[in-house]
Amino acid sequence: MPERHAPLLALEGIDLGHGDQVVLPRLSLTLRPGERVALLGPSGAGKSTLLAALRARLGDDVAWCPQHHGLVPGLAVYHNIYMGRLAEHSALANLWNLVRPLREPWREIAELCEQLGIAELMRRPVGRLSGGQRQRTAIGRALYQRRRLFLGDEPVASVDPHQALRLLSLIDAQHDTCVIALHQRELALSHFDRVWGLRDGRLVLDAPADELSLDDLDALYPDAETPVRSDQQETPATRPLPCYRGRV
Ligand SMILES: Nc1ncnc2c1ncn2[C@@H]1O[C@H](COP(=O)(O)OP(=O)(O)OP(=O)(O)O)[C@@H](O)[C@H]1O
Repeated sequence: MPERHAPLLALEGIDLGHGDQVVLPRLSLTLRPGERVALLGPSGAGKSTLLAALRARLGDDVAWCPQHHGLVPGLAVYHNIYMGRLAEHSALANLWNLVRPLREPWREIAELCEQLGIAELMRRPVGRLSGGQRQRTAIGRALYQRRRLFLGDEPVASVDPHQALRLLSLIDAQHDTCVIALHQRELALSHFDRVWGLRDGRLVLDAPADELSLDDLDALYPDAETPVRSDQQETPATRPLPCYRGRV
């Protein structure tokens, strides 16, 4: 990424957590405009905590796709996606839309659903969708917000690899910057510009994706490591955790 662009966000030694509980102490990182960042780390490493902090700081520029979707099971796919822009319409329009969908939002959301591969599900209650269909609905709601940045907490966790790529491409087409938590290491290297890796409350990886290997990403996950005996050669799975930083 060109260094000349002013960062969208720079954290310098900030404690992030929940209430009194610090999860990521003294965290420093920079997000630049135009960057696509993959956020990796084992369960409980603090990915959601970091995304929540980014969202709070970046405010209205952010399209947000949360981990547990936050969809309303009793409402149709159309209405759940419409909720992405609820605040832009009057209470009366929103009420009317519940009974009889408004023409323009219906057209826009139908187009979106077509791209997401859920066009035939627009009228179906979310409670009757598969996990992958729900995930696409949640992405649809975030896309419908039409923001500049996309923050996603495992938005492609429940879909197959082809669909994951397709969905990430849709996200890219509409947002110049994104930070997406995911567990698919190959995708992190092939699709993103930068990787942030969290482990043990630290950002231990902050490097361009094209400078990293799968072994580097494996080292983020405790299960990938086994103790090295003195008579053993060091292997990618046993070598010490890397700590790449794009800057000091
Ligand atoms: N609302 C909360 N209040 C207090 N502690 C929390 C809260 N949410 C998460 N935590 C704690 O913060 C730590 C990091 O959790 P977080 O959800 O950020 O991890 P994660 O990397 O997103 O995990 P996963 O991959 O399982 O979603 C965990 O120890 C978790 O128990």
